[in-house]
Amino acid sequence: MSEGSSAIVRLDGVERHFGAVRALDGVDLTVDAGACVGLVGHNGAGKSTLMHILAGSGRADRGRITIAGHEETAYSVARAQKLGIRCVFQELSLCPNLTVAENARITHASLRGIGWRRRSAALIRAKLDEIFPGHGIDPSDVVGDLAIGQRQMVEVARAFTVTDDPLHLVILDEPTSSLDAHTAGQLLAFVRRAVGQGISSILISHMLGEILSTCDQVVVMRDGKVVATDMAAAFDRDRLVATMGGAKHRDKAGAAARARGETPVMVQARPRGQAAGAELVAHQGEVIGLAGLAGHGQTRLLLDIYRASTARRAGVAVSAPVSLVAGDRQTDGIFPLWSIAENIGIRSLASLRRGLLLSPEREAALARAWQQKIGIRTPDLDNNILSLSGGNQQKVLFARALGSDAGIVLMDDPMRGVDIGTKLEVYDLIREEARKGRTFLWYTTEMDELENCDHVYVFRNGRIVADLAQSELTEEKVIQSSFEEDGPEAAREHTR
Ligand SMILES: Nc1ncnc2c1ncn2[C@@H]1O[C@H](COP(=O)(O)OP(=O)(O)OP(=O)(O)O)[C@@H](O)[C@H]1O
Repeated sequence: MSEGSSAIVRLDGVERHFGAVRALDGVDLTVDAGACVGLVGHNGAGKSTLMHILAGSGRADRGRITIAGHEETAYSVARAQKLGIRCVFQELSLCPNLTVAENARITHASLRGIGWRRRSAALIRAKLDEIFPGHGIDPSDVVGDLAIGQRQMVEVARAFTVTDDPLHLVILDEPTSSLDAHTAGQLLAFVRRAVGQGISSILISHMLGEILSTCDQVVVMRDGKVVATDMAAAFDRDRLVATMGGAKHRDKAGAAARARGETPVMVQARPRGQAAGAELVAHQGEVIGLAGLAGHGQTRLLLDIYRASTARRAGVAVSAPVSLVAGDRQTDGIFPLWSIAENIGIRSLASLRRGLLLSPEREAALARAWQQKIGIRTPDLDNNILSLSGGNQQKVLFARALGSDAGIVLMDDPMRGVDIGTKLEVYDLIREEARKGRTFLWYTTEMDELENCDHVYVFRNGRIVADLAQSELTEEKVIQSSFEEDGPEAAREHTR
């Protein structure tokens, strides 16, 4: 990257340690005005830590930060905001008990005095309309009532909203991980438009396709260091994966096509509001995909099935213990005060017991086994769960579900934030466990992941609208049924 006067940001020799973990080990990074820089690396490579430092919300132990040619010595979030640097982090920062308009005001202090609420509402609505046409969000909606994808849209719109402070650089840390393909496309197209107007972006993503198609330059991190910086055009997927040091590129596993109905039915579930007829059926040993636009009733049906395992529920029948891998790990998944090992073991208490008490040795052994199996990066499994990077926290949720004795595993778009190498390993693991007789119900917003499924149900407006065997599955069919008839209106009726 050039080091000329057009650099908005320069980081030199940035270091950051967390106890024994060297999260950043002398990182240099330059972002030019009007450049879109893709930042990739395995889970725990140091990407979020670096971005926290750039956004002023994390401090560097060593190194220099230069913004628009001036070295910053007392850098902070407020200073970053003044200098036009914004960030959308993985851990969404909206206040759940405030409305969308009230949240917009938090980062735009100039929205004050009489009528601030109206002005704030107008600003955020205009930005949402510009980035995500047909978003279905009202500025008076309470954020806690919104689906995770909608919260992500508000967070993005707020970051791009301009009031008194300038806007030069927006850091987007896995912004599409909770968006469906349609909404993700809207966001990436907007990022390109913003870049065209001179606003720089740093895009962090594990979806390498979107990095290659959206960014001008790509920076690859590995183990706290930048290991490659080049024009996006100089990379392809295989070179990126190899540079990240992840798993070698493998052909997609793909589920072996086989006839349904050879094994017992483990789950039968009719979505609420679905007329008689269509229902989801899962046979033992099947991997069943739930597809469609985000927030169209997939999560709700998974939660209904989860609850039906302990209490009777009309229209839902399950015939084995159930575990759930939550997609929204912040609110539904992790126990934030507990250690990594405790978070893994909580679904396996019966097998971890010795007499009446829990055995710490058995708990530690279970956690160690899973640490090795899916590569949870930590020096100590007794550390607090929040010490893990986002993707590694998600791996813990997998370990919890797969390490339990549940015959039915429900997965609520669980691969968000998981790096490509681990994803491929987890896909293999799911297929292997399915062969052993476990049944998986897998809601995913990633088309590629549906190829691991034996059978796919497409959802729209809370109902099943298509029922596809693996042999008839195509992206076109999924998209068509996601939008059919009610067109863009479908995207507005989020039913979660
Ligand atoms: N608050 C913290 N306490 C202890 N260790 C931390 C803390 N924050 C980050 N780390 C460690 O620093 C390293 C880098 O984490 P970071 O979140 O920057 O990775 P990342 O590249 O963003 O990963 P991911 O793709 O999973 O989001 C990891 O080993 C992580 O466990």
